[in-house]
Amino acid sequence: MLRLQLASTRFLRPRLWSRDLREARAFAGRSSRGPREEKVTKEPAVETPQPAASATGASATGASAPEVPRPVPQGLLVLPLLRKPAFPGFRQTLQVSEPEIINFLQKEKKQGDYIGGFLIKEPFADGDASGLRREAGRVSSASQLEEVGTVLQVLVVQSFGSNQAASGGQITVMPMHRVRRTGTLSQPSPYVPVPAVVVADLEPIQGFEDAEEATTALAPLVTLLQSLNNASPLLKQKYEKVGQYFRNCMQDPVKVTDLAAGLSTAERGELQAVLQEQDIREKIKKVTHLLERDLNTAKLQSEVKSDLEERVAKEQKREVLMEQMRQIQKELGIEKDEKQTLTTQFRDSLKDKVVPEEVQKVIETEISKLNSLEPSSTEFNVCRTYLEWLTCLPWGKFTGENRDINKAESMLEEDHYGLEDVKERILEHIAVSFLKDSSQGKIMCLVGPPGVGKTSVGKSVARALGRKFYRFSVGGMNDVVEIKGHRRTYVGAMPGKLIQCLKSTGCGNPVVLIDEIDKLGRDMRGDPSSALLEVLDPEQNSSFRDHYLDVPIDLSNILFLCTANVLDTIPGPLLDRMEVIRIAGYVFEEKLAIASKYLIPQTEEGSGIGADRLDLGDEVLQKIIKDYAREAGVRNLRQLLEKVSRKVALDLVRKKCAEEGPAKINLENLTTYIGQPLHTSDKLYNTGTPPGVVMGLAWTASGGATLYVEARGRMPCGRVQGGLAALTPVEVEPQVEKPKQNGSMQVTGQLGSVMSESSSISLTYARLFMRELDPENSFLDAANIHLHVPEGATPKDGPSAGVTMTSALLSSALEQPLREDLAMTGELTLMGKVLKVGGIKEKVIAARREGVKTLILPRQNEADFLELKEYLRAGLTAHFVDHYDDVYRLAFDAQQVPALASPSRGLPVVTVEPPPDPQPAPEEGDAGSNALPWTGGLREQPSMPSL
Ligand SMILES: Nc1ncnc2c1ncn2[C@@H]1O[C@H](COP(=O)(O)OP(=O)(O)OP(=O)(O)O)[C@@H](O)[C@H]1O
Repeated sequence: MLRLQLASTRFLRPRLWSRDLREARAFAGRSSRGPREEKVTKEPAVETPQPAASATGASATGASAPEVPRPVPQGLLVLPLLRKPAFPGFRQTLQVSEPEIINFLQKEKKQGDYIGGFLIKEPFADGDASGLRREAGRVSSASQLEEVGTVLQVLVVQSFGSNQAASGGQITVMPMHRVRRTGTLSQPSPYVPVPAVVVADLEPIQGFEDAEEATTALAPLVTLLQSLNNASPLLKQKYEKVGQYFRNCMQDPVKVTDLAAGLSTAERGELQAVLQEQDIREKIKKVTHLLERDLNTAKLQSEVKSDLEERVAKEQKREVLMEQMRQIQKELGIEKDEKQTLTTQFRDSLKDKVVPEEVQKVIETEISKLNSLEPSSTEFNVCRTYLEWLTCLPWGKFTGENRDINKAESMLEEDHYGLEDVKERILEHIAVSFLKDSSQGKIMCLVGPPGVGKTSVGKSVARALGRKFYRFSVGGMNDVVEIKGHRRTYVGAMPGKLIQCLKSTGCGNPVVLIDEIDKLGRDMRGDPSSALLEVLDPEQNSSFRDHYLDVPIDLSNILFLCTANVLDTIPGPLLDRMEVIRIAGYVFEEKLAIASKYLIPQTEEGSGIGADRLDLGDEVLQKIIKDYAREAGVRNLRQLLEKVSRKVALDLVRKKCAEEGPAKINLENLTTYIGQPLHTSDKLYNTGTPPGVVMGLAWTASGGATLYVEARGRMPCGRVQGGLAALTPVEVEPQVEKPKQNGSMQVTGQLGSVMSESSSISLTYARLFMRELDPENSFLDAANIHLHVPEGATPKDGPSAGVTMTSALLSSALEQPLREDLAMTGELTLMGKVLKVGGIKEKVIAARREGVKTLILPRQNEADFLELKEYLRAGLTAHFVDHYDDVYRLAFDAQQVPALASPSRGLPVVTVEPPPDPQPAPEEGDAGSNALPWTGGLREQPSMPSL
């Protein structure tokens, strides 16, 4: 029969701790001290029944040996453990940061005395202990301790000395056997800083029936322990330390589980669960699980370690070999060292360049610095990158400029239709460069709605001038380093966009297009617009300093072009330095020409169907422009034509009939290519507007638009005036008393502050005007008026609806509609003066699209109107007014409204009749049918439904 080691060590249990605390303090040291003769011993295995409560708190392999009663400890001073429970056999040195605990234990406990070691329950009373070095801590009550702990035999209590009293000390203990907390005797106090608890031995763990079963159950655990021992050097060390205690007891299930749990790096909670588990099979299961996890981690760690070692070794080997190779090459005179090679490279790249003196000095300083640095150092690489940037720039290198004005003109014509202003400005530039024999850069800003060719014209300008082209967008850019670069001190520092541009174009005079300058961002990282100021200012940009390079760089030969949709958001100082060229958007005829001459050939080529394969009749193109692509630019039109080309390409490939003639697209099959049209008219009233409603004209970032201003009011007596109510008979209640001036006005339609102010001016002016016109009509003074500008969801702003709103209020008060097919725009002052407004071209295009015949415009805008091409003015009579008196006379039917007593207070009206021999005017204009009225923002064009 296998003889099993029985743990029969008997300890003298700490004596009862049952007095009150003050007594207990005095008593504790003596009473809980165990007699010297009762030290930990291991008795040889015997077959005779042994005492049940062994040192491990367990019986033998399973033979349920009869219990020998022994003194049960009832009161024990407890050291609260922070990190993990104490497993018997693992001698430990516990760091205690509380000096009072150490002092107390030093006084009260001698070598060989016993204390309890119980794990503190989470959460900790004094913060999270997981990150701290200390192992034993403080509790405010014994209930914060786990139920099951270990009796610890005190070996040494050591304080760190009086001068280090604040940092506590350490206590070396030997865990002996498990006990259960059965009650509380004392709470910690300043005199006794650790709690005293009543403890009882744990029930003996019932083991296995026979030794064979025990061996089988323990086999996996023992194997795991061995593997772990081999896999982790750290564990091996630990194992060697405790090996003596566990020697000869590898068949004792409780001891083996104690050994395994004590070695494990598992969580404190999991270890506590093992400590208090009383079922031996469960205990083995839990420990096995923990060890498996530890083994996996250990394997992973050793894999990572060996991988790292391998890589380091490889790298070192490579370094050594490289060094050897360099030395050999040097010896043989085959190659110079790296520094010399780099220096030669840098000097070579500067050979045919004209480097300014200041820059040359910096380059020389950096080269000598590079030569004094170790090639493997970080500083060497920083210096090398800096020199690479400095030497790769095109110092004094320029591309020859095209001075042939006719060639440039034909090139510009080739690329874009119309855009006369831009083309003329570029030709002027060429002429000046030719006469001055220099190519001084200029800054032009192309402003217009999306898709009018601002970006593409930039490319074309570069082509016409024979210069390189570089484009970058500053839309949303809010970091100044994008323009000026990072300072060299930062890791991964880079120069800004302008230096990158010079490097990539390889010349000092490219055409640089700064796109979306109106959408420049700004935040705490700086204001890029101020950096752009330096770049774009002709006075400063000849010595531009990038943060990274920190040497003066001449940008004055660059031709800067900027693009923007609106001018309002461009910072003033920046706008000041630019020459603004407006592109208003295209009219119907222009779009027709652009589509047939440019877009169709381009899309045919782009889709690979080949030239002249699209047969779009005139009427089809007209329909596409009128009903599908009515925005100011031609981007939508281009996309539609691309859609048609793609479908034709698909047909060609499907039918494999590349030899067939052009694909015919007519009005009947157009919808199969591009779906149903999206656009409808902005017109709300087909025949004339009702009283109180006036058509105004608006400018938007996407082109011009017409929109209505509506005014209705309710007299205190209940009578409604204005709108359709005026066209239908209204039951008027008998007026009791003439109301006085207590009317009010409500304004809706998402109007901005300027437009709201404009509506107040209009009301004040209309009231005064009405008192002069018809003192009996008290509607504007007394009624509760509501002024609305549809579409309500679209924000609107600006002063140019002043005359429109005044006319709507008067129309409502007089209950008379305005003349048919009339639209107006103009800012109104309190004195009735009509002031100049912007965007006349866009507004005229929008008015024509809605079939307006008569326009009332501010007198100061006459020149803008006369500048328009004849085909734009065709069919339109424009009246230019200086005072609202004239607006009134022109807008209302004189037969229906009271006449003004006095002559007009403004300058005489100028009427511009339609051109005498107008070209057949297209029915529809084309700009901004669904544009945002009076807003500075952009609204996306609705996308076409996919077919
Ligand atoms: N006058 C024109 N002649 C020929 N093609 C044109 C003309 N105007 C615009 N296009 C074409 O329209 C397309 C859109 O132009 P582009 O991208 O330059 O517009 P954009 O004004 O820069 O718009 P955004 O403000 O949205 O950047 C381009 O393919 C361009 O070739």
